[in-house]
Amino acid sequence: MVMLSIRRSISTSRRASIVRDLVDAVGNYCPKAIIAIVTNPVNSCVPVAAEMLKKRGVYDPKKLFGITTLDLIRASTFVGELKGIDPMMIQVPVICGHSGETIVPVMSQCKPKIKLTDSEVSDLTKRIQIAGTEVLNLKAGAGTATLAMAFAGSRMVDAIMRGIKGQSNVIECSFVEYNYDEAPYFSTPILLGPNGIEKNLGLPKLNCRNWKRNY
Ligand SMILES: NC(=O)C1=CN([C@@H]2O[C@H](COP(=O)(O)OP(=O)(O)OC[C@H]3O[C@@H](n4cnc5c(N)ncnc54)[C@H](O)[C@@H]3O)[C@@H](O)[C@H]2O)C=CC1
Ligand SMILES: O=C([O-])CC(=O)C(=O)O
Repeated sequence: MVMLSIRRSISTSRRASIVRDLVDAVGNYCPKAIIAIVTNPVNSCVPVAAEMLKKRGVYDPKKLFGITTLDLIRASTFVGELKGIDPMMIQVPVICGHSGETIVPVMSQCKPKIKLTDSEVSDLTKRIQIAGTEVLNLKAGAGTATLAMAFAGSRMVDAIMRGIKGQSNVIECSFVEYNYDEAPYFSTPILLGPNGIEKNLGLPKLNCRNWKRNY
């Protein structure tokens, strides 16, 4: 398992090139590794990593993940805060990607079912989409949501490990190869297993609000 973490102040192209070189080394020395990428922009670093692994002939789409777990944690937390429910008891699928409007919480598929008005859905969605930037601004150059990301990373790694150990029904959303429409990589709910992705569970049921990009 390799988790890459590179300073945000480095330019995007420099970060992508560092990810490229690190993933190339992993492909060379540990070609069967499961790779989970935290480094932003996740939406671009995952495809870059895939291309490097393909070049080495060791790419396995079941073993490359972009970590979007923090979006799921934020969704549960904000819904929980609004409705006075323990966030640990709430699951909201968050699909698509990990930046701005590509972060798509599917509130209609929240478990348990929670009644939300249109304006609550709209406000929650915006809050989840800008949460990372909100933290960046508050920390004023001192980094990202480090502690929350540590929690998110450990949840995702724990889920992957439970899958490897053969535990059944381990599901997390993650940014992986999916080929939805014209997007070759997409975050969807994933069933994890001994080889990484056991099954991509595909898009959750979407409603008109999702399609209208209001979510
Ligand atoms: N996927 C997600 O939900 C999240 C992603 N992030 C991303 O995680 C990354 C790290 O963020 P922070 O921990 O706040 O940054 P940070 O600046 O606190 O830590 C970055 C670490 O990377 C190391 N590093 C720098 N250059 C390196 C290189 N060439 N090779 C190997 N390691 C190198 C540094 O020594 C440092 O320990 C950023 O890209 C950030 O955007 C952060 C929060 C959430
Ligand atoms: O933008 C960043 O580097 C931080 C980030 O991804 C988040 O907090 O979700």
